[in-house]
Amino acid sequence: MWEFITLHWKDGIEILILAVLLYQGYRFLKATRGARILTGLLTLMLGLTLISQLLELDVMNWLLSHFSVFLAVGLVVIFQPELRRVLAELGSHRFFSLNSAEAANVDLLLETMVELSHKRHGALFALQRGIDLKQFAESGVMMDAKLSSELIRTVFFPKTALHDGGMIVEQGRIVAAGCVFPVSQKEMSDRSIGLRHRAGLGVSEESDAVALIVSEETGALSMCYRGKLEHDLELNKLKSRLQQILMFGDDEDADSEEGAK
Ligand SMILES: Nc1ncnc2c1ncn2[C@@H]1O[C@H](COP(=O)(O)OP(=O)(O)OP(=O)(O)O)[C@@H](O)[C@H]1O
Repeated sequence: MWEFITLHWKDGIEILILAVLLYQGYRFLKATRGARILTGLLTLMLGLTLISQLLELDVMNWLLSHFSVFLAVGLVVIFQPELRRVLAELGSHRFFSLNSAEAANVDLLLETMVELSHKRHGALFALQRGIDLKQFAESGVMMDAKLSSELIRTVFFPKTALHDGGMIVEQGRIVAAGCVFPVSQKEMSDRSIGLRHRAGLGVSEESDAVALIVSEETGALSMCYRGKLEHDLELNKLKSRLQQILMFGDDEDADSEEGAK
């Protein structure tokens, strides 16, 4: 037994590292739009490899072994938004607690969302983190204003010039409002989820931003992060999820749109 351990402890470490990497990769990718492409590609590659090995198809074998290089490059291209997000998160990892200014901004935002919800005024926010949302800010009106409840409520007041679209918030400043975010193409079982929620989901798929949504129709408060919609959250749950994400990046496996209340 001891001999076995001394001979194979390195293999054990290797297996452990690979298992952790594969599991983290799976967790990271399963919610992204590229996951299906990856599953399709891997199934195709495995199927072809199996057939060509069984039937000893030399040309096919050769092609497959060389194709893996192109596959690797292809994967980098397919997962470019996700990779960008991971790298940005690695660069901006913060620990332990929000500072008092950040905590005050979160409170202000959530209190304002509750007020909007009571009035059934729809709203969409993207909280910018590591990745610059400039491209989306430019689709709206640049504001560069201090975050305040009054200003938010004015912007999202129905029929005003800026109420359509999303607001980008960064470190206590309103960067821009009336912004067009990318609309997620993700399949959702809940047909009542419309464009505002899809736009929140979209911006969270393409960046590390946290999107917050107030539903005009129901007043429900929702959050999107890393391409997952947590729909109709209670205020306390929303607050703790938001703090968790802003502090640690992530976290627990969030429930998907199907479930979260
Ligand atoms: N690409 C987009 N980027 C930002 N905001 C958008 C985008 N598309 C739609 N919206 C906003 O969503 C509003 C329409 O929301 P819609 O009713 O379709 O969505 P919903 O998810 O059902 O939300 P609600 O529950 O508030 O009705 C638009 O008036 C606009 O303000």
